[in-house]
Amino acid sequence: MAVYTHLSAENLSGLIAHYDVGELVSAKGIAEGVSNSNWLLETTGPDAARVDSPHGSARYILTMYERRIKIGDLPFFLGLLDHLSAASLPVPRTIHDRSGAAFRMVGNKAVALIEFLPGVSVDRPTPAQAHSVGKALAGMHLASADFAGTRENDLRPSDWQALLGQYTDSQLAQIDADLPEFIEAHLPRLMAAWPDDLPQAIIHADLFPDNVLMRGNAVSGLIDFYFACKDMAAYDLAVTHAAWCFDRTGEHFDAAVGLALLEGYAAVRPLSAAERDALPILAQGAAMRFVATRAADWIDTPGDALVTRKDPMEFARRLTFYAEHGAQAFTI
Ligand SMILES: Nc1ncnc2c1ncn2[C@@H]1O[C@H](COP(=O)(O)OP(=O)(O)OP(=O)(O)O)[C@@H](O)[C@H]1O
Ligand SMILES: N[C@@H](CCO)C(=O)O
Repeated sequence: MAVYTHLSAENLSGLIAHYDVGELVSAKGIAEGVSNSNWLLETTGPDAARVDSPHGSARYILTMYERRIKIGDLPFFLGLLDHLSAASLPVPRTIHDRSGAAFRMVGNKAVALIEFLPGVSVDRPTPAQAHSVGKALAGMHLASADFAGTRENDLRPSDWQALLGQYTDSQLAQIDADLPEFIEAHLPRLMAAWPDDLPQAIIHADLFPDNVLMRGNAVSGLIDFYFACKDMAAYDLAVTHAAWCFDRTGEHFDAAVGLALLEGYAAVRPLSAAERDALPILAQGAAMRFVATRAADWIDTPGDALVTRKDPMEFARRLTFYAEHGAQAFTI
């Protein structure tokens, strides 16, 4: 589920009237995603958009920012979409209202209208798809070099520690009996080994398959930039590797998908020796980041809530894999 706020047809038409996108034809709530409310809107469209549309209408995504996102960060997130789409990356551009604003307030919540991109998210990526994703990620890192905005990563190792530190061992053990010991065994070690001198870029930081739209083997959309921040480019590659190269449970690593992702990335942005050497640690850290946020969401979300909780242990297994086999997994 991901429509937390009801907007009537009148509310939506009134909102759309502030943009040069024609009149509202239809609006559908989008079920995917958990952070924000999203609608797929069809409008009669400005003339330019109508030409491209098979239906004679134009399509947009309307997002209402619900809980996690700070309004102060929106100029960064939305400015980044415009910067990357202007650099010809497959990133939705934002539609500005007639006053030139990239977002508007509806009551006390911010909303933004962004371009709809075609494509579907894949569940089981092939090597060819992973290769395209690697290239797109590297292209994003290069294109962000001249983006004026910046945002600190608020999910660095000390933040994982602070997040997990809010919970008692017995709360964590209710997720999985081994989780407290697992965190104790790995988190201090990762914090001590965490590099701080690798090349930085604006990173996506959450490029899971559900945040990539594909048409066949080609990437048609990179979406959901709401964790984007300035941090190590190789860390973003490690996050993407952890997200793309395993089955959902984290039990099975797909070496061919992993290799294709790395080769695709390096074809566009070659990795330095220091970055390559750091990848096993960065990937363990990436896995720990998702253990931490998933564990916090798990404890804070009632078991009978409509949102399906994501299992932290799927990423604990990935971390174990990287600790044991990271060197081989990142050899290309
Ligand atoms: N620009 C776009 N073009 C086409 N579809 C989109 C676009 N943006 C979002 N979507 C659709 O809306 C869904 C939810 O979007 P998104 O992942 O940004 O939501 P969210 O609530 O922020 O997600 P999450 O919970 O993963 O943070 C996506 O899975 C996709 O189906
Ligand atoms: N992609 C994340 C959710 C957003 O941080 C996960 O699967 O845990």
